[in-house]
Amino acid sequence: MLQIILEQWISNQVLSNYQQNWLCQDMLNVFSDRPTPNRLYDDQLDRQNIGQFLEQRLNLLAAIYPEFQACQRSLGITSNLLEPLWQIWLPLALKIASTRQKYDRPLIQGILGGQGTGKTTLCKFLALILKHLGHNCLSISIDDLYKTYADRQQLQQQDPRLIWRGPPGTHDLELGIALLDQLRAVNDLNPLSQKEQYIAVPQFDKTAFAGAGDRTEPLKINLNQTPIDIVLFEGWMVGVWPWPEADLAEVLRHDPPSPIATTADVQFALDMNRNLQAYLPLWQRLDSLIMLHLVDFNLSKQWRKEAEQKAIAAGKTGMGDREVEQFVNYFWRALHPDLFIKPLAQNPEIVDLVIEVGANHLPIAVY
Ligand SMILES: Nc1ncnc2c1ncn2[C@@H]1O[C@H](COP(=O)(O)OP(=O)(O)O)[C@@H](O)[C@H]1O
Ligand SMILES: O=C(O)[C@H](O)COP(=O)(O)O
Repeated sequence: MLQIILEQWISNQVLSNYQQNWLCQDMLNVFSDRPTPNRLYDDQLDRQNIGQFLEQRLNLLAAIYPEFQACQRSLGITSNLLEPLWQIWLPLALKIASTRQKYDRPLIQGILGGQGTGKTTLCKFLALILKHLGHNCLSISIDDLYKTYADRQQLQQQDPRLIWRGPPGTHDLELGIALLDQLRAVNDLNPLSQKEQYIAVPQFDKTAFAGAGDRTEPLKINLNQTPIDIVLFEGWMVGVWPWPEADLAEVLRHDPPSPIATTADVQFALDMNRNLQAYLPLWQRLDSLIMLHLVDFNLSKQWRKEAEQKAIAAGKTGMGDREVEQFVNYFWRALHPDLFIKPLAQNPEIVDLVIEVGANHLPIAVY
């Protein structure tokens, strides 16, 4: 039903009163079969003025849909995304825009999700909708903060276990903190200043050095032309907290999740947990954290493989399936999703909103 009504609306057909009422009911009942209410509407849905609320959202949908479809096509996603756009991404963008109003400076919105869970895609969709709502978004990834290739070569001398980028310790935290501080201070820039004001956003090319990756020229943004007011900061470990060491040691001694198998693996996990402590100042600069929660985190490995296959098919360099397997296992040995990510779905002190993602890549619940 929802699909039919929305299709009708975006092809410029008038909706009947029955259809409009149905949409209102649907908004009030989205995911009502779930034990938890849909938190996306909490602060937006004005039950007294639901007709007006519906009209605004329908107009927004119509305004963004052509661009959304183009974006979807450019990402090579062929499935019909009208329903999740209506039910999840539109209200999520509106929620972020409303959170932005609480600050007199750019909002730093963290987005946490395992490798391949759809963080980059989500940021593209959100930035597009937020642009229509009058916001200039900057999407950055924790991957952009990796240490340079040369610095990681040096790091490997100190700790030969850090064979690839990824685990805590392989990021340039000072660079990240300085970047977020600069972004948070954008509103303090002197509006009367005659001088053009720029921000340099670090960029990381994962294809450099045969896939090891290296930092490239930063992206220079002219803040006078593009005053950034929302930062989407995504990453596989964004906002992830370290365990108390003794507790982690206990779990790893008795019940280590695969692929943590050997004593050396346990030691690696303990050391990476310790390295994670240094990331807390970065997380303290997040204003809010959304989590993409894959109920079956093994899917993330499969999707990461598919993403690499897509890159190869598009003529870019990418990893083969076996390489992805080893690469993802390395990440899991460092910060295992079962231990470090999954529990955050139940931790409202750290995560503000959880979006459960199902096997077809699409959101299945929000809480
Ligand atoms: N909503 C979606 N529908 C279909 N495919 C998706 C969706 N979101 C992501 N994907 C696909 O999943 C893979 C990983 O997505 P991506 O956004 O790159 O994840 P991440 O940034 O978390 O690594 C890509 O191949 C992407 O096209
Ligand atoms: O390539 C990497 O450095 C990691 O896999 C993180 O990538 P993703 O979270 O974007 O998949």
